[in-house]
Amino acid sequence: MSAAIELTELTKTYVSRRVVRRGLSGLDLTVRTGEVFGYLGPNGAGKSTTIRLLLDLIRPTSGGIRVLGLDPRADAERLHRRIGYLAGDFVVDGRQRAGECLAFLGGLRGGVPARRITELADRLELDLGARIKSLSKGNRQKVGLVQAFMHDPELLILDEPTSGLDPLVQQTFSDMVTEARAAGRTVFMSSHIMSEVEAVADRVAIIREGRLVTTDTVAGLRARSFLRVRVDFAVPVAAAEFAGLPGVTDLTVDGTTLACRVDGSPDALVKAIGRHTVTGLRADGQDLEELFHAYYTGRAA
Ligand SMILES: Nc1ncnc2c1ncn2[C@@H]1O[C@H](COP(=O)(O)OP(=O)(O)OP(=O)(O)O)[C@@H](O)[C@H]1O
Repeated sequence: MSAAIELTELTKTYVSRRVVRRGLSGLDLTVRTGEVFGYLGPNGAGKSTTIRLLLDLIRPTSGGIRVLGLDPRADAERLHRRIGYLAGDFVVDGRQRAGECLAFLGGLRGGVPARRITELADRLELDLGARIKSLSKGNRQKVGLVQAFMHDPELLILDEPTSGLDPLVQQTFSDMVTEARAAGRTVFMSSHIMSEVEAVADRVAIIREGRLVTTDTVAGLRARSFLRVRVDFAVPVAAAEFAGLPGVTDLTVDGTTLACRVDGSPDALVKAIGRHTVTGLRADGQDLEELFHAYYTGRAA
């Protein structure tokens, strides 16, 4: 399948008041056509920098960018018609009513049926008659979502789309993303919260300090997590019996108590434990959020 987004050795350096800041360093990334791609990283990681580069709102210091097979700079006009973009700092004229603003933006995209705008606004429970400046942050975000989705673009590029949305609206947003994928669209969305993209993303990339830390499927990331196991036996056991079992590390045996870490399947350990009388068992899983935090802080293996 062809790539919707292809970044090669992408570097962006900001220079302000003679201070050089590295926004992105040698980023290689491919987003396939038809996938939902979660782009994750802590504050200042370079997510918005990447997205602004995709839209040609800023220019790279070096490296290559292809979006829908085109050059964001040379083919900007053609590309913008095929993309739905929600900026992290989505701002529009606050004096306008939400409906007027969306009709205007629809016109700029070559015309969007009023019915389509109403349908999306109803789903998100957005009052089209309200003036934008009177709307809460979450409701303003809904205006941003409607304008990104309304022309049914091939590629949705969404910078922190769930910011300010309550859980019910987040669910509606997730449904809209899932439907867009079912219709063959590609979605590239940034977030700094794993749980927000976990449910909808096919693959995720984690960036930190402008560099790609890892790219994987959500299931693949989950498989990298591990268990901490503690077992109490009726009688003392020998460490040698458990050392070297597949996936078992950090093993300590203190009389009748065994503690260890298990990566991957716990099957071999469970079978070894089962040869003895067990009086207590505790297994704590590292969830995806913890694994993600380890990547954020650079402590992941
Ligand atoms: N216009 C700018 N001038 C100077 N430095 C900038 C500029 N924009 C971004 N940076 C720097 O580039 C780095 C990446 O910033 P970026 O906004 O892309 O991160 P982010 O992952 O989107 O963060 P957040 O989640 O806080 O929005 C940061 O160190 C930031 O200070």
